[in-house]
Amino acid sequence: MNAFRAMKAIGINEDKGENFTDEAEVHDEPERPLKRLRSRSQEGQSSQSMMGGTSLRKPKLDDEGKLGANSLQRSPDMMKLQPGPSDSQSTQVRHAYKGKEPLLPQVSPREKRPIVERPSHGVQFKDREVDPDSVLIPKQKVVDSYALIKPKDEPFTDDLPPDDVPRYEAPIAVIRPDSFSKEDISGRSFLTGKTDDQEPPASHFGTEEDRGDSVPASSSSRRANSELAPVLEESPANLEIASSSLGEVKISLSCNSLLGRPNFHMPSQDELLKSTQEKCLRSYKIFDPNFSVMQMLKDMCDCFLELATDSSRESQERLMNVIPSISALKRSAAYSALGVGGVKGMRTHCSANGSTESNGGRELRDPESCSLVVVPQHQLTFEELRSLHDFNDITKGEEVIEISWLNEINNECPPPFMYIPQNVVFQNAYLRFTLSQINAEDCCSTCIGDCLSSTTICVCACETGNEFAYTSEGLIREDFLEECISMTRDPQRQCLSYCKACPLERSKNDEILEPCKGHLKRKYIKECWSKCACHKRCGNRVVQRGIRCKLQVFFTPEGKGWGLRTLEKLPKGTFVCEYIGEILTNKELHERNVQRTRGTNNEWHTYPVLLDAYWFLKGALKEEEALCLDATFYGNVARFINHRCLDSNLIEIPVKVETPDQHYYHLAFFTAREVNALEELTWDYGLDFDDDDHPVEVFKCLCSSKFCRNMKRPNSKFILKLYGPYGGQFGIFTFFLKVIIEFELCMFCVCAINFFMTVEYLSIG
Ligand SMILES: C[S@@+](CC[C@H](N)C(=O)[O-])C[C@H]1O[C@@H](n2cnc3c(N)ncnc32)[C@H](O)[C@@H]1O
Repeated sequence: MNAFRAMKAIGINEDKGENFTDEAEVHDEPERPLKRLRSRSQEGQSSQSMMGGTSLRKPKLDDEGKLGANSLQRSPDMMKLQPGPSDSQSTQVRHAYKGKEPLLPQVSPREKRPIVERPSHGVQFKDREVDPDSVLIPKQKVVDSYALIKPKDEPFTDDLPPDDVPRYEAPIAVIRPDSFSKEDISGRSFLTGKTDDQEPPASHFGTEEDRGDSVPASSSSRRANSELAPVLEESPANLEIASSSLGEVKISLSCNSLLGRPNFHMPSQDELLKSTQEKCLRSYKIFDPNFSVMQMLKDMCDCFLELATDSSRESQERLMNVIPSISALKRSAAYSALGVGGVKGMRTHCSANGSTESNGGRELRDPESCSLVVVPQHQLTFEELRSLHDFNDITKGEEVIEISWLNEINNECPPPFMYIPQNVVFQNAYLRFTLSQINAEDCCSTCIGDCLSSTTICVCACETGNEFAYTSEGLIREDFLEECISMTRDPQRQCLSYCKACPLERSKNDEILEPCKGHLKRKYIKECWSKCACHKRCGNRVVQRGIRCKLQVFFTPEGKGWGLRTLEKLPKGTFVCEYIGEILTNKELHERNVQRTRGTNNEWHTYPVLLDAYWFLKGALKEEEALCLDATFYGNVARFINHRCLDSNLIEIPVKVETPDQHYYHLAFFTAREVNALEELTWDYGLDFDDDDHPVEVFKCLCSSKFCRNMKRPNSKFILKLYGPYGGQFGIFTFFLKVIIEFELCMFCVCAINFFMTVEYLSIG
């Protein structure tokens, strides 16, 4: 039975699945997971477990709807194991009653009995002979074993059991692994099987068809009904769930592989909890909707086994990492760039027999093994875990608002990257935000409150023509916005600047330094900042306050991969988000590009942006001053904004905030027109789709704009060659040239056809 069905069966609301997202927050900050783990553990200690709690009237779920915390904290009790052959027979078995007639007719309450007859090192759970019609049933206040009860045909009475014997509410069902029903079919139902003392046939999880989600058929299932958790040496764990009509649930785990381990020792409950929780954090993307509680419980058995046998070092080798998004990770260039595998770096392990088999990254499922899974070559680090995404908030709490992600098209997850809300220097970029660097005369040190409502012109407005770029509603002023749009899109208004020794050309390290191909000049906004005396909520502080719109990362249906959309209507001139990434020097970017093209995995999804608008201002920019932003590994939601040729609904505008130096600025996206709720947000990357020299492989544009520059025409190459430098650098200009020339070619053809038709007509006439 898979976890989902099992959860349904034990009365867990499916919706609870979303609560797993809370787990993702654990990864937010280094301290949080620890706090969370501790508090969980404490929680667990004070709460009742399903296994041993005093009441089983409701399924014992924690606040988050998870079985994990509570069930985990009781599991050591549940498996009160004592090492040594003699101790193996000491496990208690108690039985629940309902009224005079015991539900477990052949077993007296609180009677201690051996679990299994075999005098081995492990611990085995076994019961006495029972009625063949019995079913497994959990008991209250019973910590050590299963019980067997008669099925429902005998009416329950209202008689109370002895005080110290827990009452059990009308238990009716035992949830078994799916495969168990197969056994039923084959006539070996545990409900009807005979009790015997023979060793059960070897069987283990690996024989299950769906090991990932389903609970493996335990050998106990296949054996006589009196064996509640028979032990098999190759089976590391058995899991069974029993429930009653009232939703009472008991989950029982048995770690069978303890058998034959001479170095077995009893781990403490804390050890077990910590180890299990750590394993979960390492192995699961817990916020994933497919998160399997069953798998988590089975992992707990593994942890127990490892702790009990001091095999933690060995277990590092054998550790299973089942990551729901592993396929997405494998496909990701960012993942391989992080050095955690990629297609090449995956290997498989057989945790049943310790043998390791490399398959180059394919997932294997060996029917003979209890756990064969794909694992990265090393454990996911905390940083890597951070790259997995919470679907309620891809920002992991880094932004003021939450930004969800949604895929209604397929089961892909967003590619892994580290969400950062502010640009971060990668290595060599020169960037110092110091107060002393900022001239006092460039700041409104005498302003009070909101600069926008001041009667005098604030010094911070000087750079934008003595008028603030923002309106009191927080939008960009219409005329300012229109000018920015036309300077970016209109070939007539586009203005190029040329630097003396272009950093782009220099970074190529070619023998001959090519001349600068020109950079688009842009208008910029200057916001008030720390040296300004105005209020933090001053109207001239918009971009620095971060994302305020309701946005969503979604999987586009047109084949563009992930995209960003707004969940609310946005007026024209609204600040949407900043393009955030690593701040690289051009040289660093060039080196990355070389790696990208050389890399085996050439899926590079983001396009770095140059902060080149003011390069022309400095005579010769130092290498560490020619900067760009790369959001491939570190970035914000802007990395999901797809391209649209020319008429995109976003426009990027440079914004100066904390530095007076022109070589660094923020690149902020504002709406270029009113945008409706659920509309995809797009911007024009300025790509030239015909430029074969582009460092990052250009995609086939699916923007569906009527101005799309990626409509392949036979003569486009020719036109590009004709208009060389423009074609290479200025896509928009090239586009218009192409349109004009093609229009002329068309007109020429039409005229020619007309001419020949007329000649023919005249000759006929
Ligand atoms: C900055 S990323 C945008 C997010 C990306 N779609 C993703 O799934 O992560 C740029 C990549 O998105 C895809 N893309 C963006 N705009 C596109 C368009 N108009 N047509 C086709 N693919 C596009 C391309 O694969 C491109 O390499």
